[in-house]
Amino acid sequence: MAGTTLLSIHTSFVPNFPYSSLYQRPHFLPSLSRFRTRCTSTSTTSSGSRRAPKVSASGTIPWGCETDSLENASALEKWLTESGLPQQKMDIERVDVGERGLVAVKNIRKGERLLYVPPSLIITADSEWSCRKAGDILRKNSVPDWPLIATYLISEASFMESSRWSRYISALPRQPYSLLYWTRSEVDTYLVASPIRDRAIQRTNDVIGTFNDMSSRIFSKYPDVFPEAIFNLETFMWSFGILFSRLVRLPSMDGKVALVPWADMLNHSSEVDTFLDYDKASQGVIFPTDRSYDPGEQIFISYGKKSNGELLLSYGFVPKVGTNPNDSIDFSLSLNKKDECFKEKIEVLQKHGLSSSERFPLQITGWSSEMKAYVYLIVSPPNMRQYFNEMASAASNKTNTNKALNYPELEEQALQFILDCCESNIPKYTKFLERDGFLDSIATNSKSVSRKMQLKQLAIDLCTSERRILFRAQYILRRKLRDIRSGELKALTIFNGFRKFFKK
Ligand SMILES: C[S@@+](CC[C@H](N)C(=O)[O-])C[C@H]1O[C@@H](n2cnc3c(N)ncnc32)[C@H](O)[C@@H]1O
Repeated sequence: MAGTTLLSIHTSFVPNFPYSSLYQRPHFLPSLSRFRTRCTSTSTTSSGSRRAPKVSASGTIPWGCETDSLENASALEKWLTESGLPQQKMDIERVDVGERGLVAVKNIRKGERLLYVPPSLIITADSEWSCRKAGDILRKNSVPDWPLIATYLISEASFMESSRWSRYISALPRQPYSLLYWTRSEVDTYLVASPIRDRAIQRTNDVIGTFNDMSSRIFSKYPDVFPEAIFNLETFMWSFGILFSRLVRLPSMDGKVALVPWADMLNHSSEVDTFLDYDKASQGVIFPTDRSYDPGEQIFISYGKKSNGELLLSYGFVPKVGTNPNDSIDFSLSLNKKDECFKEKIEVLQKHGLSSSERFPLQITGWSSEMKAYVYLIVSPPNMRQYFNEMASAASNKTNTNKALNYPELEEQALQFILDCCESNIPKYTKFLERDGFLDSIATNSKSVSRKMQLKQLAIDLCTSERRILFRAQYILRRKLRDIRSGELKALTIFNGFRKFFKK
């Protein structure tokens, strides 16, 4: 959520993910129901630590609340204040953007620091467990922070009122808005045109893989501590959905990842440039405002410089088309298998950690020098082989110079290649956006219609913004190519003029 916070978590999430998925299963379909698990007695061991909750026939773990209800949010606010959160200039309210959000109750100056959430009120991998044994087992097994905090959240939720986090957990969304909550068929139907589809599938597989791994290595070995009725794929999905949409990395706390109650009620705006961080001087999580606010105005932070697709993936929303200056689309590029230098090119790419097929972000403002270097390599003829290494190195961003590569002799071909790729992608979007009536064929009841309407709208917003980037790139490329070609034509005309002149 906060700068270099969720952004860095999410972008680095999959590569760093310790249990990368070997499980190419169909998507898990959350039932969206409450989990009828029973967690009544919490007994105390001789060491004073509480045992795992006993499963009995009574009690229903609420797993958060509906986000349009403010009741639990107000109870959270009251508990935080009683637990040491200083007086705030913001209040939780129902808002137009993001359902619930923090709204100024007093004038707030630009540059003012807000929040001051003390470390005792944040959840990290070091937090104390209601069931100490569960925490000890996970740490003994060196479970990394993400799955550890996911399990912690489930464990604390199962303790209900006897967990110190019960007010916080009760105010969390029962169904976090992330693509983890889309079924495989929804992902396939609505994201058919977008490269986000593959990332959504990959992410869900990673979470399933992590759960399977935790389950076979740990949960199944300690069924008393991690009963299946509570620690299962469904609760894991909920918990990971919460982490994807709320966990922050705090650079000044050695990059620790944390859930920060209260701060995680702030919604995102691509137009603000302020992030959460730990402030060593005041010993609290704060953010400095980058503008002034009048009472009644919603206060936003930045969840990082993310594209609309990345925001949909983790947070389940898409900003209005044209409002996100960081918007980009994952642009797929591949070497041509018929290229006579195919093998040589693959070798240099591999040397620099790249492969014959790569994705680069294409932004509304253009493309990166890495992408351009990769394209140069793709279009290079054999007589440019002495530059292959330089190109692959620049494509991998490992070159020490900041200078973008420039090969005038390849420029036209490189631009034409990018243009061809744009033009081959655009029809997929157009087909999706212009296909009407497909909603009627899959909606069966009014509840599913409204869910389908919501998902379809998100997909339409995403595809419209991604196609807009492609249209813009197409326009720029066509203009550049026209300039190159008219320049060449002019040079040729002058050259022919000279030739005729000297022939006389
Ligand atoms: C960190 S929480 C913010 C608090 C949240 N609104 C709540 O009521 O719990 C992130 C979630 O807020 C919502 N959200 C944040 N910024 C938004 C925005 N600009 N537009 C729509 N929804 C937003 C999304 O549902 C996202 O998953």
